[in-house]
Amino acid sequence: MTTTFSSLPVVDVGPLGSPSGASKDELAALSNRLYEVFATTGFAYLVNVPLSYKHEEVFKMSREFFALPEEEKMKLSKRSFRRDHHNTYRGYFPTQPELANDNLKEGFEMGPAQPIPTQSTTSPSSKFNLAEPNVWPDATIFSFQSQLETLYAELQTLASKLLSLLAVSLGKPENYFAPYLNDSLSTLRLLHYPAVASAASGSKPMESDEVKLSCTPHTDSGILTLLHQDSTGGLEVRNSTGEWVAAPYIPESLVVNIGDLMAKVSGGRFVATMHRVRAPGLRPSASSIASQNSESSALGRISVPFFFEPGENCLVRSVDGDEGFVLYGEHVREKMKTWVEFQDDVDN
Ligand SMILES: O=C(O)CCC(=O)C(=O)O
Ligand SMILES: [Fe+2]
Repeated sequence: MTTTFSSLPVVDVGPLGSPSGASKDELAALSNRLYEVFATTGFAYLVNVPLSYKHEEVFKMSREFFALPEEEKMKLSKRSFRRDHHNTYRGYFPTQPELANDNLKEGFEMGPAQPIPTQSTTSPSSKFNLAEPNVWPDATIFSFQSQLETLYAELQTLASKLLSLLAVSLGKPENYFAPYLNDSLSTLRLLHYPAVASAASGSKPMESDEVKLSCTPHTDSGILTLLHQDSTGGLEVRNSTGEWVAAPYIPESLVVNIGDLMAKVSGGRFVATMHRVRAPGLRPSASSIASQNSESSALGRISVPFFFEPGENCLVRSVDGDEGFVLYGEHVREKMKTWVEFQDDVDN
């Protein structure tokens, strides 16, 4: 269960990036702290993150991607949008206003840079190849492929360090989650929520029945999410009394949260908390003016979630060992049936 929080906690993960390595005491303190936040809010800001790119660079790469001509982006679209394409899981998805106007977003998803050997899937007849290679725009029109691959690798390393700390906090050895790293299918997703004329600015309170959303309330399905969000505002996290608590922008921070599967793995000790995103308005919000980034709001919101995911054949079970198990690939295929970016695939 979540608690009655009114803001998200902030966790300083500086020791993880220390060139001399974190001390035993620092790691123990961090492990306890992460346990505490994931057992209560399920969400936190991480500050002093060990990543080499600044927010400005991450959002620049994302904006350049979304500024590409529609035709170029559609060349990368998943097969569910262009029947003659081979990519089923990685690539671009356009906005689908006709399906869900409270889920108005376009996105570009990439997996590991090194192709994973084809896995013996749990559903051989499935039309989704979770292990397929990435697709990229032509280098002449988009020059950030290698930077995004580096960002992906750094986020994967950070996620694995966090998982070691979580393992210890759950009474397991620090390498307990090492099997989750084998053929890991983690996803880096660039997201753009276009500005919506009727939406209020992200910082202005609205009555709940008039809130315009661009991402409907959900919990993340997997293990751990590490989110870059720009200064537009709009992310909200639900507390135990049902209130939506704003998660405003904190410069250079990442938002971290627990997914459904990790809540199960933790034996119910960690909580996968419901969250949503308000539609960005056309006018700049107060928070974006304050950060001298008013352009971001006019263009909509950019966020870049990284979903840490195990390999397709990873056996995922509770640390208590008493609730059976699921193969990760089975879990994700089941979840895909509810995701808007796969919704036009009627028979998946
Ligand atoms: O854009 C955001 O801030 C949140 C995105 C999100 O919750 C998701 O993609 O699962
Ligand atoms: Fe989410």
